[in-house]
Amino acid sequence: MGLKGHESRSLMGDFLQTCGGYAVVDGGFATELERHGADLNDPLWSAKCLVTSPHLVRMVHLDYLDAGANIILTASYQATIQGFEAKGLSREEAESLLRRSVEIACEAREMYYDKLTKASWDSTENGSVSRRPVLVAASIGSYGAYLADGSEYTGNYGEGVSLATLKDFHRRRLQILATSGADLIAFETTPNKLEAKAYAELLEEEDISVPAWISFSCKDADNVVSGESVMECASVADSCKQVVAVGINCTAPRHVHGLILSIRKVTDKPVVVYPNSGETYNADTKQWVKSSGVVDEDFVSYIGKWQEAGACVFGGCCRTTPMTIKAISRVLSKSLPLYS
Ligand code: MET
Ligand SMILES: [Zn+2]
Repeated sequence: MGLKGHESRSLMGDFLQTCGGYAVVDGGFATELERHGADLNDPLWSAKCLVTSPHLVRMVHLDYLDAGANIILTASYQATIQGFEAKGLSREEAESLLRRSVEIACEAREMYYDKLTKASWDSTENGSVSRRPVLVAASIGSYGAYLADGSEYTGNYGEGVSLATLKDFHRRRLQILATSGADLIAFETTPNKLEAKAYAELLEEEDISVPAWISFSCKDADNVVSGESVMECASVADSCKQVVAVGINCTAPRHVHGLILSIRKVTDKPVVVYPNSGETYNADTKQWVKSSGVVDEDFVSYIGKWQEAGACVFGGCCRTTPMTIKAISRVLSKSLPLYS
């Protein structure tokens, strides 16, 4: 039996209230693994580390928790059954790696809590510590992420890809991640309306009881990367009762303010924003390059403005680091909550 709309909505509302009206999501995950020396030049991208270096995955989660994140996203963004099978893994192995991505994030959360308890024993000698709530969000990247051709930044899947194709592609992974112990499902870098529709229909058809957010990759202040209106896309997310927040990720910081205002026109659900560094991904060279002619300064100074515009969950995406998250946490801890 799935959650009723008001139950899942209040889960997010309660969480935000406990956190003081806002929450901090982590920063770039794959790019942080790379900064630690992982070679992700592979169709599995960050999911490769689930096989080769789970300790590194756990360490990056911990770094983000230490930096102040209270929502951490699992390494399953580009982990797909189809992708693992293409590497010669069995279906069972592929499914167990998906579950493992959530377990590793939960282990990091436990380690983080243990560290806090120990630190409090050391300093107060009574060991009592108020646990900052931390949610583990199971990441689901778009179909374009699986294709590993950069199409999560164009939204162009071609004529042959229908709503049914996308639902078939996503169904099993969603079922597994929804029963893996994650608190939340994060559909990330959604590049077009069709894929948002596929998620909304799957959540309902499969009666998924874990709440979800859908966040979009956008090309300017009004449109997702496919060129479709962000308001139309956010409306699809708004109309699904299991969707508890709507957002923007892996998008240049300069578009974020306008995007928040547009999204707020069509939904009262919490708005999540975690932009990238403002660089552009080149799918041929698999490199992040500076966008010509624009300056995207460090976006932390805009967090207050984004909060005023109506967003309440903030973090970073590709090429942001634990330093970014530390700075975001610091700015927010000085601000007054708008969402309660
Ligand atoms: N959570 C994912 C990551 O940081 C999002 C990637 S967007 C291309 O690796
Ligand atoms: Zn990103």
